[in-house]
Amino acid sequence: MPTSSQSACSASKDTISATALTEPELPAALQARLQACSTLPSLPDVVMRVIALAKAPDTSLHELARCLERDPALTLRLLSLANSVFHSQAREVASCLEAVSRLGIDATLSVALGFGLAQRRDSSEATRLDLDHFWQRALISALAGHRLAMQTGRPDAGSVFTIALLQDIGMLALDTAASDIYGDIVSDTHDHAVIIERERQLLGCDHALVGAWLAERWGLPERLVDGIAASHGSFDTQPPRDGCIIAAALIADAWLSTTPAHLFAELLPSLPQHLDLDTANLRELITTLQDDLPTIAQLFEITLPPGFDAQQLLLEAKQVLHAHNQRLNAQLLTQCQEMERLRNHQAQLDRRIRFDALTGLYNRAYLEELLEAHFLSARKKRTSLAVVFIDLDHFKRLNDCHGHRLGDEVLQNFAELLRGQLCDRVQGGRYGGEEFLLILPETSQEFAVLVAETLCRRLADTPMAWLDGEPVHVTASLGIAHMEGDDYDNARDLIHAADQGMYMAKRGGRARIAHFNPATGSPQ
Ligand SMILES: Nc1nc2c(ncn2[C@@H]2O[C@H](COP(=O)(O)OP(=O)(O)OP(=O)(O)O)[C@@H](O)[C@H]2O)c(=O)[nH]1
Repeated sequence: MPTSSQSACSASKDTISATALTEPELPAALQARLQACSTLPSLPDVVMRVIALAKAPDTSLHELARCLERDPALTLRLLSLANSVFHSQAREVASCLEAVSRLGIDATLSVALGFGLAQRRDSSEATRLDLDHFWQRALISALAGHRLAMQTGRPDAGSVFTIALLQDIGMLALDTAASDIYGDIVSDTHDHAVIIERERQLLGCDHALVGAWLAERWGLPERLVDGIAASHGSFDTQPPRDGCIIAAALIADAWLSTTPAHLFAELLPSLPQHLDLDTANLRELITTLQDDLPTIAQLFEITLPPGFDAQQLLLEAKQVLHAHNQRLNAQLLTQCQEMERLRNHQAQLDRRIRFDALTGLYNRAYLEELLEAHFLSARKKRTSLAVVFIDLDHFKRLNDCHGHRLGDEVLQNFAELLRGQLCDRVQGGRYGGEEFLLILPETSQEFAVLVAETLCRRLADTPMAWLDGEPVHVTASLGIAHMEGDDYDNARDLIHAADQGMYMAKRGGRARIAHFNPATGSPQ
């Protein structure tokens, strides 16, 4: 149930979802809600003053320290931080000025902001957001981001700490200004990716934009506002996002997850790739975080996050990664085998489409396709083209007398004979039944006749089967059609002419060659 102040902020659920945008912009209805909300996370006056001073270019550390000293609790925390986590030098600092000098403006600002915000936990009993988890994530992110920035030699480690610490403040704002919707978004999960997805669906944008809006309202420096707005990118987002902040949030999620080894396993390949950090660097980072967390947890009054044996954790992560890679390799192998199977299947289909099953020669469909291509090319280049139509003689009789088996054998042996004559200049195949076709591109009529005569001679010399030790000879009737210029309108007419020639050879007594003359429609 929303509190009375929360219901004042909750204008209408429908207004927000109706204007849900896919653009990375704060939807107008949501912005109106945020603006109308009187209980947004706010900062104590002293923190607001620190922000203003941190933004001014000529602020001295003295001024900053004087301002902070007005809040003794904050000063105490700064002293505690300066003497522990980041700056464990031998000499203890004792004054606010010394603490600020040691921490620098950025880290001072972070502590002031973080502390100012963390205090608000007391006043939000109605929230369904797990605030302890929220602050654990924010602080682990901040510490990890800071360390990563140091390890990668960045000069702005303080800014990285602040951005990482504040990257989710939009969640606090949404938890207040849209509490009627937000409870459902966060109540059953800590998975940040799920929360972001739900926010985008139900509110039209994610909390990074809301956080940036709030940070701008507080007057935080632009680089921090922009950093918060861009905090939800991935390593591969374009334009490239701040790798330290992305990695820091992933480390925090892995740290707080119920299966840390699995999430750290995901980080093992990406850290070397995107931040040039190896496993040893990650182990060092985890160990340092382990050391830093108790102080920070105490400072921000949160439950201490779980601890790990860095060595053991990374060993488990490596095992998980290894198992994952093995699964991927197995999947890859299966996919490769499947692709090979499909390729073979495709090759078989291609063969069936192009080749005749009995003889292995090109089939009719492919011969017609081939001739069509040669015909068009001959017309275009104005070259000649010849077709030889071959029909084995008295094949029915052969089948009837000696059976289809012998008939098949003869067809196969004839195909073999024909194959011996095929080359680039003489292409051919089985046109159907006991009919065969030769295509002779860019050829003279004399050459076509020579090819046909050679074939007949070889056929006469070669038995096409053996029966009871006796050779079985067959003859063939051949028709030649020769195209020179515009003699024929299309490839089909050319085949038809060669077929006509073949019938003339049959009528002339078989076992002979006839040349069809398109002008007279008779043999030449
Ligand atoms: N064994 C076998 N016979 C086939 C095949 N395809 C067609 N035939 C036969 O070939 C014969 C062709 O007979 P026809 O068209 O009458 O021709 P033909 O007997 O050769 O007579 P002519 O062409 O006039 O010399 C038919 O009996 C078909 O059954 C095949 O793949 N195998």
